[in-house]
Amino acid sequence: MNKVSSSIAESLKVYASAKINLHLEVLGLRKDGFHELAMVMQSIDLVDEIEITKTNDELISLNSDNPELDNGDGNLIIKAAKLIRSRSGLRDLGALIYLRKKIPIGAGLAGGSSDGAATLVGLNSLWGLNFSNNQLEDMAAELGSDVPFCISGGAQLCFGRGECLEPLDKSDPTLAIVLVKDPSVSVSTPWAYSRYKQLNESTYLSKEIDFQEKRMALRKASWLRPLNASNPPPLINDLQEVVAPATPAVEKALQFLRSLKGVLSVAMSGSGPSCFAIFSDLDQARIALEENQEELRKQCLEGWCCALNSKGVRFAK
Ligand SMILES: C[C@](O)(CO)[C@H](O)COP(=O)(O)OP(=O)(O)OC[C@H]1O[C@@H](n2ccc(N)nc2=O)[C@H](O)[C@@H]1O
Ligand SMILES: Nc1ncnc2c1ncn2[C@@H]1O[C@H](COP(=O)(O)OP(=O)(O)OP(=O)(O)O)[C@@H](O)[C@H]1O
Repeated sequence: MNKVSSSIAESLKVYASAKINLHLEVLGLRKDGFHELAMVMQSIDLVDEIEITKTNDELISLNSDNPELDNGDGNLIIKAAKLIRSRSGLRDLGALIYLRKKIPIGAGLAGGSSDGAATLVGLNSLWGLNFSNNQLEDMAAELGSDVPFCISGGAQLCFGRGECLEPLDKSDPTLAIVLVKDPSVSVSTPWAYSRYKQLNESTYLSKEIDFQEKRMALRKASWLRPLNASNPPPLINDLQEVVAPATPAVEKALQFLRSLKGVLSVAMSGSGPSCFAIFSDLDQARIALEENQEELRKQCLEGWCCALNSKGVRFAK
């Protein structure tokens, strides 16, 4: 009998939610070279599935249903698994991981970040490590700026480089979105920030007191509490002003979404190229997308209708 199969003990399944940015304001540059941000992120019901089986043979391996993905050390799932194991000090721990990829890659939806977050949460439970949520969020911040949010998800204010979190109302919002993306296009996040810097550095804020003022203004925004259709999010994304003009697929997606019946507001998510439109509920979003399937195909766009999720990582029942 081989070593791996003899050591299998238990498994579990976790869901990793994609996110959209309901607000993304670039405030300035930080000493670590990252940008200081004021954001509102929101989890959506577009999820990757991650199945993890515990072993005790030191091997951490990943397979997935997406042949485009690197299953090795470049994958955030492997990075997350190795990070939490090294923090545990238990070198014998192993895991066989299988990813069913539903979140488009390089889309501004934090798919990789959310997979990393789900791996931390899943292995913390499966390996019985008992790290607290705060400890998991600290590890998550080492993996990437979006990863801490993805752990608890829902709707949160995100400051700093994205890792300073202030959760908003946990109740399920009735708002829903139509999300569209040209499947042949992705945008590099480092490129988006460096282009933004090139064009806007002269207007960057630099004093902590000015950052504080911007954070306070966002905390007080009337559209935040609660998220609702009568006062929908205005959807500001500073990166959109540099990504859209350089990316015809973004302009095309925004134009498609603006033409939908019943749409409340429209924006790009993160560094793009995914764009989304807000609707008052899932039925309205479904009808708008269904009525425009032909146009969607003509424009070579992929589309999804998604509810807003009040959680990030979830265990399968
Ligand atoms: C665009 C967003 O998705 C919005 O939520 C995030 O800001 C990006 O988060 P992420 O993909 O987790 O980004 P990271 O992997 O931490 O950083 C990728 C690169 O983006 C730039 N970056 C990222 C976050 C930030 N606050 N400032 C930056 O300038 C840096 O060049 C960095 O090297
Ligand atoms: N598990 C993963 N799933 C998807 N991409 C991954 C994963 N692990 C590493 N990556 C790499 O991360 C890069 C960005 O992928 P991802 O899908 O997370 O982009 P994104 O949605 O634009 O992220 P963000 O919104 O956080 O900037 C890709 O180049 C991809 O190869």
